Amino acid sequence: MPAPHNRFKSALAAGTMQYGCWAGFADPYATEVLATAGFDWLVIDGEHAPNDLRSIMAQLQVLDGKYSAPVVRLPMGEAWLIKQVLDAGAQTLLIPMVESADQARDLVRAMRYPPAGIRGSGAALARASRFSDIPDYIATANDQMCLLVQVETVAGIEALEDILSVDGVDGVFIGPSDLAADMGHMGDSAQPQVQSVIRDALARIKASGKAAGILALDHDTALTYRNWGAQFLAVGIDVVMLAKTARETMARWRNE
Ligand SMILES: O=C(O)C(=O)C[C@H](O)[C@@H](O)CO
Repeated sequence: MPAPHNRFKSALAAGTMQYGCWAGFADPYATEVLATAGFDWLVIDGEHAPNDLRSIMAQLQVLDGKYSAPVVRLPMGEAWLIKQVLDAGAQTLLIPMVESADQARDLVRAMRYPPAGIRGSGAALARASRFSDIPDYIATANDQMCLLVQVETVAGIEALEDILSVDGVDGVFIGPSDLAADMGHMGDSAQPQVQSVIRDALARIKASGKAAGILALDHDTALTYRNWGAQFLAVGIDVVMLAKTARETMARWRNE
């Protein structure tokens, strides 16, 4: 029996549009609720949500067998963190602040067992191998690994072609907020110069044959990014959805 098939990786390779949502409550119950909505992918955010290895694993557990594919975002692309979260069962990683091909190559190697990489061989006691219930896990796991790198700085945009040339990078996510900040437009990704860079980057990613990704909470902006070539398109953040609806509800009653 091989490592579990990574549906999301296959969908990206097939060029299928994938709509996603951020899971930011760092809580399996909330992520389980989100999984009933039918999103193609859900980001278990270890960068900006209060997640740790245990909470990430708990969310991987509730998403087991669900349609929505888990995408785990780590705070940074550290090999020891990657080792731990892959052993916990993650197969798709979103790594922020990637600015060079060398960095991307290191991430590819950290996600793969030797000789293709440096992933430590601890599958025997790992959830990923179903605690050795998948005898062929080590031999088949590499093929199911999906690496999405975030390009979200001026330096990353300048290195985009080199990053796209790295085998093992399945997709490139443009981080609009951090890119805008690094371009001197903190909090304003709608700024024309930023939009121009995003449009060019999405087109170049798509032209390379890799999957282009981005996040947009505004519907019209998300449609624009889809038209510009975004294939894995995040269209919501659960925390923002709840906060916005709660405030609107109270505001309505406050004025009744
Ligand atoms: O730079 C960005 O934009 C992203 O990487 C997405 C954000 O981190 C996401 O958490 C929404 O703010």
